[in-house]
Amino acid sequence: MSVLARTTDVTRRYGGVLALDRVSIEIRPGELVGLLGPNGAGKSTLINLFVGLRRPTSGTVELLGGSPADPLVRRGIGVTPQETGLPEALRVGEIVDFVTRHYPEALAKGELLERFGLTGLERRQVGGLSGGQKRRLAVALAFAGRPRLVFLDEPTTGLDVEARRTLWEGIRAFHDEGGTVLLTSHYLEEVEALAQRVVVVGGGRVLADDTVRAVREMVGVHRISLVAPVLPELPGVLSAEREGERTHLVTHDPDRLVVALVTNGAPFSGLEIRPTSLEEAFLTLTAQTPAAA
Ligand SMILES: Nc1ncnc2c1ncn2[C@@H]1O[C@H](COP(=O)(O)OP(=O)(O)OP(=O)(O)O)[C@@H](O)[C@H]1O
Repeated sequence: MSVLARTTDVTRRYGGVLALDRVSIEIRPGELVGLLGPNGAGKSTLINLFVGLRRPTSGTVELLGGSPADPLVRRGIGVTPQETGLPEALRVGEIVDFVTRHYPEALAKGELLERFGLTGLERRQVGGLSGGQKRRLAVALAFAGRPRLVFLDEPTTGLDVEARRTLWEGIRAFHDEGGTVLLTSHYLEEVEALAQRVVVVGGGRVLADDTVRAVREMVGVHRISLVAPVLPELPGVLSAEREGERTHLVTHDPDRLVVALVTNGAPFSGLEIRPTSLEEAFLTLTAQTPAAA
């Protein structure tokens, strides 16, 4: 099968809210795809359509050659939603047993726990796990049945750096064996660490579908902030905004901009340069992207 999942011209509305607007994407075997976008972009809606939790208002969704509405088709996927609740009184091992018994060729319990840094916690009640351990368990369960395709909605939100890395290793191990993953994230560095392909969504539209490197160049903008009575003409300014006495400039090339500023000789003070958050980058870029209008 050359495509494991596909949306064709999918639109999804919630009442008056247009969450997805004519989205067409394909997930091919062996890919690890990052779905990246700011809050409210439509990432969870897209995942929910793929896994059969929601239906499109118009357009079609295909999953493993069938429909996401078919429970037999859904047996081939693994899913960790954005928010999960596991029974607090059950032990880790009991939960893993419960899930793995639904699948004919499940991963061995010890291997699953080891992959997600949960070795030694088998007898611990879920209520006694840390937030990070609970999240790792929730993500591990998506892999329990050796799925062909895994959907992870913000798998590492709220995890510290070490827990995040452990989780990345578990996801990578699955991918290295040929597994296919679609994961959503707000973090460019997370997508960069894991994925080869990134689909950027904003305002319910696909703004970019490309290699991680290409998208990094697209959204890798910096914010330069300074106090200057009069600003000269500067190169590469994507947007400029005044806030009190400060001016905020957004650019792909902060070095070139600062060199031009200094060369010009106009007075300025309080220079600050920082990478923009993805959210800011999206706001800047989507404002200039005709497709997002
Ligand atoms: N059940 C719902 N009822 C009404 N509006 C909804 C519902 N679910 C999502 N929306 C709206 O649809 C849009 C897309 O939401 P969605 O949760 O898919 O975005 P997201 O990219 O996953 O956001 P986040 O990063 O915050 O999780 C938002 O405007 C959201 O408010």
